[in-house]
Amino acid sequence: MIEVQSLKKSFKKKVAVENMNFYLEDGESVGLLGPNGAGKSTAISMISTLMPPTQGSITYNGKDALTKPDELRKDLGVVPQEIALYEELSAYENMKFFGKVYGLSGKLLEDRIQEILKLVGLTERQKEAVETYSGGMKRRINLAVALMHKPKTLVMDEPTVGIDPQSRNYILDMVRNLNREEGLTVLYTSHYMEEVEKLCDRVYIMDEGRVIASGTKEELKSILSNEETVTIQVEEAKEAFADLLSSQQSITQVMKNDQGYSLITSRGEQLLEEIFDYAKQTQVKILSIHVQTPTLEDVFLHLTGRKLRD
Ligand SMILES: Nc1ncnc2c1ncn2[C@@H]1O[C@H](COP(=O)(O)OP(=O)(O)OP(=O)(O)O)[C@@H](O)[C@H]1O
Repeated sequence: MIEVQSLKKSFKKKVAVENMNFYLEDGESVGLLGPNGAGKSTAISMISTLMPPTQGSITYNGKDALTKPDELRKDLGVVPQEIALYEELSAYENMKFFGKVYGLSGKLLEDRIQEILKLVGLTERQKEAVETYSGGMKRRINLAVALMHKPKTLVMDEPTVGIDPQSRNYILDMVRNLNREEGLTVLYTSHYMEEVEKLCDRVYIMDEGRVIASGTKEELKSILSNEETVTIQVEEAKEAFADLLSSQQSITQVMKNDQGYSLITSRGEQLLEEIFDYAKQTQVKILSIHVQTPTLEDVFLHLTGRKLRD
């Protein structure tokens, strides 16, 4: 387990990370979610012992990882935000180079290269120079390199920025499988709410250098348990129907739109029967009804008043 307490990083006057408390248990998949500049890269650089903190402590399996980082480093595979590959070399040559850096050689090295190439779906293109690859393929090789030494924990810094949706899904599915099937521990940073929702069990929401909320996805969403949205599409809107909806105590807001109504409520699905009843009473024909539970994006908006992305 990696444990971090009161972590801080200042660059001259700029405080990039402040008072961060964090843990990562074996086998977990944890996300750092926050907008650009929130401090995610700085935080994971410190947690990976690649950057010394200004203050705070980091332990790995109970031992101080700042003074003795070797054990933690050996168990980590780090995928940086920037592509860190030799562009003129092929995927195979890059992997061979990095495999050797990690101390692999001979048949073990060859087998590992082919195993990982298969995993990232680039067996066919392995002899071609990286510079001829698409952005998504480069990202996959960047990830492959970090997996060469069979790390216990994979740390990824926004590994899907600027790539096509197909490669993005490939990477997400692959990492999710490695976590669920192989027990790989995952620390993932992103400003894409959907990615963190899909991949991570537990989430730290960061903003302006601070963790502003943390917990399982369900715990975070329960912050907004009173804010489910119900969208009702009707054939013809009627004031009497809206009045009945507004009179319902658990509905905090009724908004009219082109197609019908949106309601903010604490009861979501449990309310459906009553909504149909009101429609019947006022002879309103409901064409569709949709209950939307909060997303992590909604949680961020609620906590900061801003969206994750502009
Ligand atoms: N070496 C540095 N010197 C000065 N300021 C820095 C340095 N590295 C990061 N910062 C600042 O610290 C803050 C946090 O940056 P960081 O890169 O950790 O954020 P991030 O959440 O990872 O965002 P991004 O996705 O844009 O990388 C930013 O305001 C950034 O400008």
